[in-house]
Amino acid sequence: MTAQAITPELRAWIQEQLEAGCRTEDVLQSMQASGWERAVALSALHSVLASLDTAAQSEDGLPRIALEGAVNRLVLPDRTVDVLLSMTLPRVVVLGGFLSDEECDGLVALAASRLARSETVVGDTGGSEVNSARTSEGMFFERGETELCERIEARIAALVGWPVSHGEGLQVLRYQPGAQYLPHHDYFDPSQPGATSILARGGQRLATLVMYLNTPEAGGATTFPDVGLEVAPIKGNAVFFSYPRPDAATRTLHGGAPVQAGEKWVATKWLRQREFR
Ligand SMILES: O=C(O)CCC(=O)C(=O)O
Ligand SMILES: [Fe+2]
Repeated sequence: MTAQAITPELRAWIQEQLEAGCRTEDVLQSMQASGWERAVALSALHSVLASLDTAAQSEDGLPRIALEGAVNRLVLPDRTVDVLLSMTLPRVVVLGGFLSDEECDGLVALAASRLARSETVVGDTGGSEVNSARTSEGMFFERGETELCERIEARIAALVGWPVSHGEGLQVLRYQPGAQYLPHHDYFDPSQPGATSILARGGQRLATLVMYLNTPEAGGATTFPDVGLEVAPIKGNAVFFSYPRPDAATRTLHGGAPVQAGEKWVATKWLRQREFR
């Protein structure tokens, strides 16, 4: 019997199945059922998975933090920031001292009187509604709404090399004890009917920066369950993550763990493909 070769058609078919959300075991089984030898099927699967991983790590054309030269501190035009952690898949960078204490307090003071129960996007319509997966309260600033917003937005643009115009307005969230945000992706699911109207305002989200405005007494980490990473919410620090495609292979599933004592305040900046309006 001659050895079977991995054909481009087989690779394309595997990629399609995986992108449609089929589990690897099921893909392997269907390949075997249609006559592929197990070893060939496995090696084809592995090679497609590896190329999907490479694609998921790509930072081409994305907001990105330039860490070349193994820098430990990033010198931005108006502030020097510590690099505390960096990871490739998911692409995550944790920063120390991104905001000053005064900037954190200033955002909290401006946002406090404008909080309302947080809503999440409804896939069918593109509207939003209250959802038990998200028990925080929140508000959005307009882009450039105050001098403080403007200063922070300019710092973020310098950090990630992405224009201020492509960012959504800052969102501030407050979590009280017990409040949490269950794991989710920040990109919009393009297959949902409501996606069209959301994507019309600047395209996909490509990256997120969550800034911690206080340090809760206990709990409230930002978790990345795909890789078992937990980022402690420390006042002034921030976590950045990016996702080249609206695809779980980016491993950017993340959530806000329940706050156990005290409150948790964060500001989130989402970066879009194009100008956001
Ligand atoms: O509160 C957190 O740690 C995460 C917030 C978040 O995921 C979001 O605002 O999309
Ligand atoms: Fe999120």
